[in-house]
Amino acid sequence: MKTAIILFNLGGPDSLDAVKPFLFNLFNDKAIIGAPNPIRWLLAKYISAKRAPIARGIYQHLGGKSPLLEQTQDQAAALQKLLGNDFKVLIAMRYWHPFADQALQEAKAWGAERVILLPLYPQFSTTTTGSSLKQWHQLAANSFGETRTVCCYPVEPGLIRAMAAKIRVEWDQAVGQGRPRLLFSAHGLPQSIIDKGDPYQRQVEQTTAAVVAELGIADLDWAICYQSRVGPAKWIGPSTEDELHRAAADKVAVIVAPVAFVSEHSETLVELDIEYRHLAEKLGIPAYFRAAAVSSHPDFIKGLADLVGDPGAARGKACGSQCLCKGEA
Ligand SMILES: C=CC1=C(C)c2cc3[nH]c(cc4nc(cc5[nH]c(cc1n2)c(C)c5CCC(=O)O)C(CCC(=O)O)=C4C)c(C)c3C=C
Ligand SMILES: [Fe+2]
Ligand SMILES: [Fe+2]
Repeated sequence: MKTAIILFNLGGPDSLDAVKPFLFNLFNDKAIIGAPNPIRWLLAKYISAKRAPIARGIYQHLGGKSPLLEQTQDQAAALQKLLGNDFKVLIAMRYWHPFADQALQEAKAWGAERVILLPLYPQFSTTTTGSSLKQWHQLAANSFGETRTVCCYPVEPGLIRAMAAKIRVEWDQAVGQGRPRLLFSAHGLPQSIIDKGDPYQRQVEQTTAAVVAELGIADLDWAICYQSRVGPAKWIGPSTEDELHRAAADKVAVIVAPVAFVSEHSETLVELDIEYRHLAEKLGIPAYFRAAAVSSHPDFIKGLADLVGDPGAARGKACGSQCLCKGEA
């Protein structure tokens, strides 16, 4: 059966001019700001204009654009190679090109009889996977004979092996620095979204526990923390900054490992590699290491291919009532 795989991701600006409209798309998403229109539209206009200069500064560090699309294209190509010609792997970004409607047209033009919706977010959140799935269902309606959904895969074995492998590279360097602390840093979320039942935080904890078990390091000192807070509302914690302050007080070296990102982009290359590294130096942390994202690690790509074969295989214990998989597969 001809099967299109739709890889969902956030998208990122492809030029400095694209930063403001990208931010507008993000803040105009009901999954991010729940207010009804026209209030949401007005808020999105206001916040995107206010945030744009800060965000432009971030993307300037990356040569004026996000590397997220190239990274996602590499992952798509690696998955395509593994799956073969009965499959067509397509990318649907939520807030910048290529958008979901493009992937939908390409899937139809190719003659897909079945689609498998595969987010590049291991943990389900209403703000990421939920938003992309909702948009897909609105656009695609009944366009295909069969649609299957991978809602989440927080404990997928290939993902876990790949994360552990990336961490081990840094661990081997860091052990020369006493007893380093491993900080699993995930993108944060407003506390109000978690309070409404979003399973993201629970699933981040599941991923972390699985990686710690895979590492098998005796007496490992580790913690989970949350980065990338935007706006004045209360976000889940502890923040990555808080954890850096604690590490400074304890005089331990740190390895910061992304646990919710599967590719490199502004949140890793700028926030983790520049901003938090700088803070760590300022605070006098003995040494700062950063584990790479899994990107196209063969174990991760093999894990994605396994999910295509069995979409429900690595679902978190608690994908829960807010998840849109509706108990499929
Ligand atoms: C209120 C705002 C935001 C929520 C909630 C949020 C959730 C969320 N985001 C990701 C992954 C990524 N976010 C990225 C960038 C980014 N995110 C927000 C805001 C929220 N995200 C903004 C404003 C931005 C733009 C950059 C900035 O201004 O700081 C990215 C990187 C994109 C890129 O560089 O190409 C990713 C990836 C997750 C996983 C998540 C909730 C679980
Ligand atoms: Fe974000
Ligand atoms: Fe689910």
